[in-house]
Amino acid sequence: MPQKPSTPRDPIAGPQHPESPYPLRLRGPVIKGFGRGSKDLGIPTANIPIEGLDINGHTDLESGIYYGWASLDYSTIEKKEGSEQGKESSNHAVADLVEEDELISKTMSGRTVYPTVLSIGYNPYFSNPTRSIEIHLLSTFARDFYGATLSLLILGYIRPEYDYVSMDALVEDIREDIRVARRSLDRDGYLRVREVEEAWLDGGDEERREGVRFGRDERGGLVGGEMGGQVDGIGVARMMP
Ligand SMILES: Cc1cc2nc3c(=O)[nH]c(=O)nc-3n(C[C@H](O)[C@H](O)[C@H](O)COP(=O)(O)O)c2cc1C
Ligand SMILES: Nc1ncnc2c1ncn2[C@@H]1O[C@H](COP(=O)(O)OP(=O)(O)O)[C@@H](O)[C@H]1O
Repeated sequence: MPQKPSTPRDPIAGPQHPESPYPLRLRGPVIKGFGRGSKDLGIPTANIPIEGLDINGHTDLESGIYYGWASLDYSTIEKKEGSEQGKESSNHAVADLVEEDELISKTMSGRTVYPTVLSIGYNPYFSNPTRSIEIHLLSTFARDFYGATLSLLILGYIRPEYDYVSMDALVEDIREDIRVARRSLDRDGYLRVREVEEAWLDGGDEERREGVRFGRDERGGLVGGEMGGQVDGIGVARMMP
């Protein structure tokens, strides 16, 4: 597994507009990971089952760090008695990077859409035995949201996964991933996809996807439209709780 190169990192990732195979979509219930994110790193990451990841029939999306948008449906959280409901959560290693600005938006039905950075792979620093998807929402949450349904839109690739000489070095790189994701999403092409994909981020849009195709408008922006059953290079990932 490669170590992090010593060359400076690019401040922004991906082209001006998402290109095929993006956007990739994955939806699933927030499940328990290995319990290291908040405790060891100070960077909580929501895990959802990775099995539904499907890019035009292939499941082998390259391991690495990606950025996109995500939303949460809290209605699927199992109600429990007393104090078990939603333990306090800490994002102390990245709290200073949280900005409650226009990158956090609401859908028509009032659901919050978060800028998001995620890791897909084996977390080489921890040598995980299984492949997982670790999703960090760029916001502060008072409590855990295990059982919520997370709808994810993956829009671009940032870098490969690396091994690190120390946990501090891993945290510092994730902090830079957060900055890169924010800059990368804060571009017209990526803000536009958030609008085009609003139905998906609102928890719906399972069936209509088969008929949606993306094209470019006159300014080169990504737009969606009904195209009579063509999928045309769009990755569709389905994972329902
Ligand atoms: C943006 C981001 C980048 C990451 N990059 C790496 C990496 O390069 N190498 C690595 O071993 N783990 C990486 N991780 C994964 C963390 O190690 C992982 O979130 C941590 O092990 C917590 O896992 P847990 O939530 O399953 O307990 C990254 C996580 C995020 C959110
Ligand atoms: N900003 C955030 N992004 C992702 N998850 C968060 C965030 N803030 C709180 N959480 C909660 O923290 C949980 C992850 O905590 P973590 O310590 O990484 O444990 P594990 O991944 O092992 O479940 C998520 O499932 C979610 O409920």
